[in-house]
Amino acid sequence: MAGWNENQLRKYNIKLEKIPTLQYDDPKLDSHLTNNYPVLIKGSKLVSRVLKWDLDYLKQHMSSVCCNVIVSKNHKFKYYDPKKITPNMTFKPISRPSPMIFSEFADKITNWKKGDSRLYLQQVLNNTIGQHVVRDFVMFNWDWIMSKQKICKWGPLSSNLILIAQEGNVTPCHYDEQQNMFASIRGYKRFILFPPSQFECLYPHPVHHPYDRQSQVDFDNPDFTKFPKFKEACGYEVIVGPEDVLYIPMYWFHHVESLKHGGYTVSINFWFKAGSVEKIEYPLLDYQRMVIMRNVEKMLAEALHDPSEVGNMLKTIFLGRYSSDVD
Ligand SMILES: O=C(O)CCC(=O)C(=O)O
Ligand SMILES: [Fe+2]
Repeated sequence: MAGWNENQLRKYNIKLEKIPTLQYDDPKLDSHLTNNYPVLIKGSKLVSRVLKWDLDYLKQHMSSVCCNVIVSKNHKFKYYDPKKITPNMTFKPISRPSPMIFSEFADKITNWKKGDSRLYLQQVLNNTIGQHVVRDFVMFNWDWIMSKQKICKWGPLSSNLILIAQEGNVTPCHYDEQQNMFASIRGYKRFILFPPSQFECLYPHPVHHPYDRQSQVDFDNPDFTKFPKFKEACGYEVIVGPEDVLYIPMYWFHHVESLKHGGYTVSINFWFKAGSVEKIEYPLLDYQRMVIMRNVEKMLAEALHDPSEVGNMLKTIFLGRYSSDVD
């Protein structure tokens, strides 16, 4: 029986299909992974030996470790890059980092009451997290995941992020530039994914904006005047529970929510660098188009010495020359 029900899902007006589920030893799995198609993987045992990672256990072993905790005035935790905030910008994020030791985080979410700011711990697993947890880290099913890395010709593992969310927390829609094997340890998370081909429906912020890679569309209250094509967005949905692993292909947009009334969630991701492309083949893949767009934006900002001029120059290139009113 599923450990969740439909009432725990947030309501959005988006067309949704299901992401397929495969057993870890299904012969079809490798073709999903190598073709950049998302898939929910069962039975891999990737994190089976760390299912004991709950708040009590982690508090016992990471109590005084300083952690990256994000605090939000609402349920959304929209990541921003502080290096992209410029002095002439009025940028007021509603969620922001508030580093604290693990025991403080654990106490705050245990004693949380309605009206309080919400918290979300997102900590890179490195050698600051304490010996005990590092020893657990060695017990992941590395043989399995590294065999997938090899088959798919991904680059090296770049990092693992441990994520501890309060029930109802949302990571708004964004994409990452890396391959992601996302493993759930405790609780249920709902993922809504969109392929790179839906770039135009999701309106990511400009590359030089602090919210680079994040959709501008607020799923709770979409502004269809500003973002009309969002009406055409069609997502792929899956619920990820303990011991499940979701493959999130690089450049796929994803929205993530810890189910309402489901208690806190503990999960861990495995980010791999993109593999090197041996031979470019045409037509290009949709994610390769996204890479080109990013590079054009970066190149213009660098040449102009001012990111705020990029939009006007793109308009000058486009309007009346490439726009639809020109033969
Ligand atoms: O689980 C979440 O809230 C966000 C995870 C995510 O965006 C990622 O692993 O890339
Ligand atoms: Fe992500």
